[in-house]
Amino acid sequence: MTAPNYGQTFAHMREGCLPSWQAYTRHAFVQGLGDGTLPRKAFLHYLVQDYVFLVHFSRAWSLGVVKSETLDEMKVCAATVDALVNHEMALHVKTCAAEGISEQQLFDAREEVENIAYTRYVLDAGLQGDFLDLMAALAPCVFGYGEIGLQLAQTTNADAPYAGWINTYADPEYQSVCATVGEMLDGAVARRLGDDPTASARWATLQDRFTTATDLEVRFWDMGLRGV
Ligand SMILES: Cc1ncc(CO)c(N)n1
Repeated sequence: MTAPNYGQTFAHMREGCLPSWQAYTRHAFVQGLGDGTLPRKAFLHYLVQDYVFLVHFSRAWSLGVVKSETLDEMKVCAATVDALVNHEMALHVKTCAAEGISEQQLFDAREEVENIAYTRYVLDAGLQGDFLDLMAALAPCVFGYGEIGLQLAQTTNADAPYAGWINTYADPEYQSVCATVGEMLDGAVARRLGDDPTASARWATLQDRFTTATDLEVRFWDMGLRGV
């Protein structure tokens, strides 16, 4: 599918690593979610790991509050932490509860190495660099699931096995998080890199962070499939 409109920065970075981006958004795990052929066991394995992922991912967005330079950046980061811990994670808790997995079990789940690699990479990008380094590493996660959600919703009906998951990301609530983050990111980039950001000396490093995070998303899906 064509790229959803989550701003210029996303459009450039997505284009800058298209093979990786497609490996992420068209992964076998994603296809299986869409057509319902993904084994339940693989889905639950993924979902438990994803709960732990979101705990650390929320810490990384919280670091965004720390690294913000404007109140607008701070507001968007704080709102994203809220969306993650109070909304997105509810999907994980509810789906797992129906399978007899408690919230405590989710919180205590042992992290797979792919999970550790991804979230700690993002946190380190933010600790080592500035706000843009952190955002470039966070972006594939937010926008990728937005794109996947929209893509799968086009062909899935309400009683499909993974409709609940798909709707969480196709939902206007999640889509508006993507749009808000995209707009804030464009502003943050313009503020620091000027009107022609791809010509900036920093662009290659930022693209590299985006590409690495995208590749780590691919590994995360691979890890999910290993749970079969
Ligand atoms: C691995 C991963 N990437 C992105 C998202 C979207 O928040 C998620 N829940 N999990």
